Amino acid sequence: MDKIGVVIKSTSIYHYIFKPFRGVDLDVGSFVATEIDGIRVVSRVTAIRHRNATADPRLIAQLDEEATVREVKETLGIEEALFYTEAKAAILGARLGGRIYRPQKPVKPFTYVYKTTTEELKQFFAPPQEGTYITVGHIKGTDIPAYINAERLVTHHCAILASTGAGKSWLAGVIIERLALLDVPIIVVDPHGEYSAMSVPATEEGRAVAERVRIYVAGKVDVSPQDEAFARRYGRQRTYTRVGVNPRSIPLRTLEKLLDMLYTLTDAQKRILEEGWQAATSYGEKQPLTTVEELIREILDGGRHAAPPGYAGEMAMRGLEGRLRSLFYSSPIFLTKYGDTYQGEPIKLVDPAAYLTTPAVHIFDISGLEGLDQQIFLTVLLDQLYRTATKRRNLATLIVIEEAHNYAPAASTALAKTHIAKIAREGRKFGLGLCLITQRPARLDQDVASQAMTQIFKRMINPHDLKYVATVAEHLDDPRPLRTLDETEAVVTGLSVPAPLLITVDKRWTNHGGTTPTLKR
Ligand SMILES: Nc1ncnc2c1ncn2[C@@H]1O[C@H](COP(=O)(O)OP(=O)(O)OP(=O)(O)O)[C@@H](O)[C@H]1O
Repeated sequence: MDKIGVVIKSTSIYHYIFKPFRGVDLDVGSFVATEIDGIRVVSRVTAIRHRNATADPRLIAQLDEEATVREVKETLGIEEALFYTEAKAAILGARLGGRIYRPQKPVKPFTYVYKTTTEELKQFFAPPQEGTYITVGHIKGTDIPAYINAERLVTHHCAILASTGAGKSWLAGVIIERLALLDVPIIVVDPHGEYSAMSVPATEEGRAVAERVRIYVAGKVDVSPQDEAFARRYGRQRTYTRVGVNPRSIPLRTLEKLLDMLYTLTDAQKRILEEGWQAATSYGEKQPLTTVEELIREILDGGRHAAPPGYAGEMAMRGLEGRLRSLFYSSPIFLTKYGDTYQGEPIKLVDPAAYLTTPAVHIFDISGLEGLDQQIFLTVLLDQLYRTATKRRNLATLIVIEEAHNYAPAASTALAKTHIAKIAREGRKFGLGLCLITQRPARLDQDVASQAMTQIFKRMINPHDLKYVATVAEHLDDPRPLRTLDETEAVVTGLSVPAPLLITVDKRWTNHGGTTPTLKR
């Protein structure tokens, strides 16, 4: 076996420093092996430094002019003679059967460092026998596929964290494509309308994925600009189903919060609403869709007994009636009557049972909605998905949420946050998994983020985000190298991979909707 260096310092059970022998060509990211207690462990080079043994501060203080530097280099000849390279390596572990063993002892100084063979790396990164795996890329610098445990990725939640333009939605698309062919139902919350492009195949495999794509446009909103852009780019019409929300299916707490936030509610109005809402929604799981007027009448009739006596009660009732009417008629996400349409297009009701049981990629284009309407829509969708999932047998389902920091923000409140947090905490029991995508990791609610057992990092530049990542990323020893990743690279860490993987992300099978504009046409 090729000896390529020797350990000179052992800084912890995670890292060591070694001196490569003369003529050995190493790059950051190269794989090497060493021995701990007689077990050969694979490591990855994370840093390379060139040093010169004579370059101490007393000599450096003399390097004021070119002439002096030349003299030092040429006359004394120390540039080459006392030059050396040292490399830092992170220990990945040893493959023992189906598991990766990480020694709990540091490597001893003067242990040899070896070159790894392709066969050895293949075995190291091979998936264990059991489980279902997807590959979303290759181990960087090799053609070894990067296997990710699909069950763990889906049901134990994942997060894709990176700066803008770092290739987040490309990678999310790759993950969705691979899972779609395993018949996993996938629900995508798409605030930029970019995932519709997945309905257009880019390769042969992409055909099967594209056939599974269902696009839904949320609410009574004009999406002709999105449709025109799609037709221009792909030379065909985008086909979608328009969906809306039955006002009767909105959770009481959400309705109360919304009305209070938009118009404020008095205590009396809250009491009437609480009582009235129970009466109006006591139909069980399938709330009938009647007119908004009928719903409001049922709420007021059902809550009347909770109103204060006399004129004050009458005023509270009237105030509540006006507020309910304003909300249900002004927000485009609500159907206001049975058979409601928008510009002649029928609007279907959100159908959580179908999304949870149909192995398809259900893409919700909410790009036509204002921020608050997006929040209401997402709240209702997640609430219905969760409630439906708890009551029936479903296929494990992945819910992909783009711009997750807007819906589950760290410092502020957002309507959808409690529902995201609930699925993050409890969803696993019912087969519901989240894939949270954000360009501002530090702004994502920490409780929610901490439930993502697979964390995928891409290029990250913002110092606040890097600092944040250093504190939360259990499996990432040092987040600084994330600054230098290009948009095709990612670091996958956590429960669904045997060891942190630095990967080159694969090509897409379907089209990628997000484009970075160029200055030239
Ligand atoms: N694996 C890859 N192979 C080739 N090109 C890629 C890859 N990943 C990303 N890209 C390129 O990088 C561009 C930006 O990627 P993407 O749209 O996924 O970034 P993003 O992080 O989602 O951006 P934003 O934050 O703006 O949504 C893409 O348009 C694509 O051209």
